[in-house]
This record gives sequence, C-alpha cells and structure tokens, in this order.
Amino acid sequence: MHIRFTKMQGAGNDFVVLDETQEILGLTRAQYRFLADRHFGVGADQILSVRPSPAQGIDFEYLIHNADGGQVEQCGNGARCFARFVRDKGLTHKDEIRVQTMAGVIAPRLEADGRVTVDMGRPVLEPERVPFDATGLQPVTQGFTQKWPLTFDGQAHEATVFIVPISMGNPHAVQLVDDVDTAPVAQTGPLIENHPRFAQRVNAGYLQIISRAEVRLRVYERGAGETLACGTGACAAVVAGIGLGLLDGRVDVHTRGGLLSIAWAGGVQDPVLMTGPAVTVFEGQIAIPDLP
Ligand SMILES: N[C@@H](CCC[C@H](N)C(=O)O)C(=O)O
Repeated sequence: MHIRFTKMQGAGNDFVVLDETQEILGLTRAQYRFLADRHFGVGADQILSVRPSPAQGIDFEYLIHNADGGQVEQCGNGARCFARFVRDKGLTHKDEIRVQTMAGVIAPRLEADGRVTVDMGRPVLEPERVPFDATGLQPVTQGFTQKWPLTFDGQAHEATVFIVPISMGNPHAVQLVDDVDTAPVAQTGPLIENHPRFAQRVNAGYLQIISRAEVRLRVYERGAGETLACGTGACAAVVAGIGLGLLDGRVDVHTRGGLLSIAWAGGVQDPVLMTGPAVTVFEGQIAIPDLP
C-alpha cells in the first residue's frame, strides 16, 4: 500500500500527519511503528490521523499514535499541527476548530501571527484519576497540591523522587529539578514511565523554575522517549508549578525545541491554554509493508 503523508513539527516534537477524511487507512500497530521509525520509515514522535467527525458541532476527529504504535488520548503539539494541517489542506476555513480526541473535545484556534492556541480543557489533579496508585504513600503538601514519593526499588537507579501526578487527558508525573541540563532524564525517564504505580504508564516531566513566569522543561514521553517538546507535558508542568505556589498564571516554557506559552487561571474548572508554533516540514508518499 502507498500512502501520502505530511511531515510536521511543533517546537521540534515531530509528526507524520495522515489525511483520512476520504478513506480510513486502517493501519496496524506495526504499521504506525514503521511510519515513526527514523531509519526504515518517515520518522516521527507521533502519527496523527485526521478523520471526519460524525458528531454534530464537532469538525473533525483526530487519532494519536505514539512512536511505539500505541494509541493515546491527547497530544498538545499535535493539536496545533492538526489545526494548521486542516486549514492548509483546505479541509476547513474556520479559525477555531472543534476536534474530538480520545480524551474529549479540544479547541485549537489559528492566531494571526501563525501560531496556534489550544484550549486543552481542565487538568485532572486527583491522583486516582491520572491514574496514579497512591496507596500507602505519605504525600508532602505544598501550595494547594501534593507531591508524592516515587521509589525505584531494586533498580539500577535506586532513588526516591517527588512527583505531582496530573492528567491533561493523558498521564503526567512532574518533578522539580535544579537544572534540566543535568537532570537524569535518560536514566530515570524509563523507570518513571513504566513505574507500577502508573497503571497506564506515564509521561515524565523534569521542571526547572527560572522565575514565576518562566520555566525550562524536558519530558521523557510514554511510548516515544525524550522528545524536543511535549505540549501536554508543558501544560501539566505549569499546572504543577502553579499548584505548588511557585508560578503565576501565565508562563513561558522553554523546551529543547522551542517556546510554548501556557496560561491557567488556577481553578479546577479552568481550562489550560497553550500557544505555540505548528510548521509543515515536507510532504511525501511511502510504501507501507503488510505488517499484521
Ligand atoms: N507529544 C505530545 C504527547 C504525545 C502523547 C504522549 N507521549 C502520551 O503517551 O501520553 C504532546 O505534545 O502533548
């Protein structure tokens, strides 16, 4: 099978975007993995599939698959690229689009300066809904949130780190670090991602506070490894920082791939707003092998 694709990136988090508005491709998990492979396929952190939505008032549906082929609930940088894609392809003329994801409906808006702002919905702060199993753990309360000890028992990197579990539709564990450049992302990222207390696995965020309005962030993503930026990770990190009393409501998040601006009014009913770039890199066609 030959398929056409668009390669996109948002702050360096890169995507293969598939237009399935006319025909559902029905790719297997192994075929998503093949597309994401940087040696044998196109190469991407995630694959985004754009489909029409059957629901009234919803413009599109978009599916997100991690580089490991697994389908996931939400992707912030992907949402911005999705919005740029449907406008550039003439699939809609709207500036504000409503799109169904596995985690619910989100609303990207194209800005006059070329960036995209996405209403990412409300953060979920209750550990059990992340889901994080806090049974038997003693939290440390700081600000209006809690940090939980996470221990890597009997592992090469035996340690306890304090994390704030947050869901932005997908699960995140945010920890504070002194300096993201020296944070042990490659060592502890996989241990946190696969920690048994996170039943759905988790994205591991390493947050360095610079001021009340500026942070640096690295994220070891579930199913993709460390990426140059993670949009939902930036939202979760800012929510955690505000919850801990360390940040104000508007924060510039410096990632290794670029700048994301996050705003959150601080109430559990308040949505998190994310603004950042969305860029088309190239278009192409690829032959996909039969991979069951
Ligand atoms: N890069 C994304 C998040 C993609 C999904 C994530 N790896 C997960 O498994 O939840 C973003 O920009 O949010």
